[in-house]
Amino acid sequence: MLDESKFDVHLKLWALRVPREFCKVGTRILNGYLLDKARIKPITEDPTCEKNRYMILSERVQNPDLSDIPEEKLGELKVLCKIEVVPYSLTLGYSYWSTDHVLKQILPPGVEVPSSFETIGHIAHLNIHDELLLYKDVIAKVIYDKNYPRIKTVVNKVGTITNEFRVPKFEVLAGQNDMVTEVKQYRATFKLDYSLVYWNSRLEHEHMRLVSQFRAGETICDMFAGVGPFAIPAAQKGCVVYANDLNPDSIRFLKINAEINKVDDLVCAYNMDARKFIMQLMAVPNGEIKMDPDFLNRKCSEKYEMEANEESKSENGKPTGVEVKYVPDTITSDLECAQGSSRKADTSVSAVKRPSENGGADGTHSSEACRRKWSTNKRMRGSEISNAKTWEHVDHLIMNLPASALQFLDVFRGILHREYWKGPLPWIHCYCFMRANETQEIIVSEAESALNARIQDPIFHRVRDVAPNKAMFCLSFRLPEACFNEDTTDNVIHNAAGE
Ligand SMILES: C[S@@+](CC[C@H](N)C(=O)[O-])C[C@H]1O[C@@H](n2cnc3c(N)ncnc32)[C@H](O)[C@@H]1O
Repeated sequence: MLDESKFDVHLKLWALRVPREFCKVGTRILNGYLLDKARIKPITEDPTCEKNRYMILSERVQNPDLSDIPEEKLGELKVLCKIEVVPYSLTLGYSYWSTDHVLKQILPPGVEVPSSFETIGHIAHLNIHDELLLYKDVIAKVIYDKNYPRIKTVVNKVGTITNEFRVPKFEVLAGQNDMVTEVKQYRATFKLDYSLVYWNSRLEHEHMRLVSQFRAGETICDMFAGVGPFAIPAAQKGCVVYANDLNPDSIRFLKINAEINKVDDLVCAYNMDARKFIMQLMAVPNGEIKMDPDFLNRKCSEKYEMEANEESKSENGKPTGVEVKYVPDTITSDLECAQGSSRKADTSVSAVKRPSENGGADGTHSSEACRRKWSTNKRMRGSEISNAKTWEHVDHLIMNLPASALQFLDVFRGILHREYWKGPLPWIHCYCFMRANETQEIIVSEAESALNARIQDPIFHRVRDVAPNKAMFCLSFRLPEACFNEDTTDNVIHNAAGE
């Protein structure tokens, strides 16, 4: 299919045969007159004598009398040693030339050469334009040859993405048909099947930018989590993460990734529609008995302060002022007790089907079980918020489904219960696309209509350009107060979606 010999370029050059100990000085003297080709050393062995070396001269030295080299350089050399000029043949073959160089020879003149590609572990992902489809196999072979063993599979995206899991269809063009791969980003490893789940290596910086805003002990809900590029680094930071995705394969790999990265005690995985997920996470279970908040706060802070004082005085008897602290089991148990025991709450929530009830079979977790597991052995912030359940406190909600995340914002209308909520309202990080004819004001007003509330101080971050007239943005804002459900007669959400 590809005649590699067609790329051979034969060079007829001259070389100086010199004793090997003169090579270093000779190289300095002949600066500018030695062979200068990427990945080819101008000094090579003399096949006839081990004590000599060949100094290969550049193509600009055409005459064996060396008349192309200035007199003074030759004079310097001749003082050093006896110079012998020998012919030297060099063939630059297929393996020498870059992908770009080879493809330019193969493809019709004037076309854009597809020599760059996205890398996902051992997979090279190409988007070959229609006009080059005729050449797709040869393009893939060249990319494979030039990048093996780093790249072992070359795939081309087929058609446009139409499924809700945002997974493109691929055809394997070169190498092994293996779409399960591992990607390393910062401190995390992600295993994924690129043919089954969404993955975009270009979002690496965005994942890290957002996670850098989270602090240890915070509670994060990722509504469209994929295989965990926000969830895993957030958990590695010490956040407790409730991560959901509609795609069962994404959740399968999310759980594998939580294990690989040793954060499975901090990541609770759910496999359902994002709307249903958030409604169930925020729903107050039937069995939850609301205590007098003052009593609860007093109890929490008394207990906590006692422990905090013990710990923070550890070295010199003075408070350390460290905000993040280790909360021992006893505090957790006491809080559970003060709230009528979360364990008890767990067993009494049958009327409200919570994500937990999918239990073992599809591998989803109980948010309560997750919180309990986490709260007994992890570093947490020093307040009762640390032990809060999801209907009591969440710090950040991530919504990375740019094509439609804005339309999911209506799920937050009246979703929070003032009498249960502790601490500030959560940050929403909602990804969206903005076309050239759209403005930030248009996006904010779309978000406000969905929420049916005004957004205070929205923050826009441009993530990347996805097309000439279309960019991806992250819109961050605090959930408006209007998202509290003010109907005090309805303390407990009977969540239709969860039943
Ligand atoms: C753009 S990807 C983002 C994945 C990941 N958060 C990231 O940053 O790479 C969107 C994800 O949302 C999931 N998804 C699509 N519709 C959903 C829905 N209604 N509910 C929950 N997840 C959904 C898809 O399966 C996909 O994994």
